[in-house]
Amino acid sequence: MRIGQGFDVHRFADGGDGFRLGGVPIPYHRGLLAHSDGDVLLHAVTDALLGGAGLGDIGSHFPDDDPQWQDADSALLLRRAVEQVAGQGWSPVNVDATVIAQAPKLAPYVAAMRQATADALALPAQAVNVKATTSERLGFTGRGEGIAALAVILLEGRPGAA
Ligand SMILES: Nc1ccn([C@@H]2O[C@H](COP(=O)(O)O)[C@@H](O)[C@H]2O)c(=O)n1
Ligand SMILES: C[C@@]1(CO)OP(=O)(O)OP(=O)(O)OC[C@H]1O
Repeated sequence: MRIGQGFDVHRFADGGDGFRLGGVPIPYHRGLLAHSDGDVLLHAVTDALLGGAGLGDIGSHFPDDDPQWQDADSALLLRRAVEQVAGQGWSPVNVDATVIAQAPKLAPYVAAMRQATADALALPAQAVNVKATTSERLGFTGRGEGIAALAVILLEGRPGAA
């Protein structure tokens, strides 16, 4: 068994019509700035997955100066990371993730985020838990400057077994 953890932040744009989180479109009056689709939750999960397998981080696999990943679907990046981790003999068991956002209210989207994140990991939805919290108006998330996400993942398998 191995454990991995991931953390990511993306800054809000001045305008826009929403953003993606956990593979789900979230309507809002602002988007998130990023090279890819800016899915901060899937980026944290991808980093946790790669970290648990000892495979570095999302930026080393999908550089943010590579036009190939411009506006990329982060679910695709996560699926690619699952393949790379499987190549080392590891597969995900469960994920627990927290999104830190003062707004918008995310509770209505949590079930869909769970399902979409689980789909990208080839796991049942019950193996993925997504939580949302504000930071009580403190710090950059509390001021509404951006969104942060944290994730931990458990991996099972044997290194070099695949
Ligand atoms: N963007 C968010 C933040 C929080 N929630 C939900 O509200 C609950 C209370 O949040 P606190 O930060 O006051 O602890 C939290 O447990 C979430 O269920 C949300 O939906 N969207
Ligand atoms: C996903 C990648 C690649 O498009 O870009 P961003 O969307 O900017 O995301 P970030 O979490 O800053 O870094 C990983 C990048 O390599």
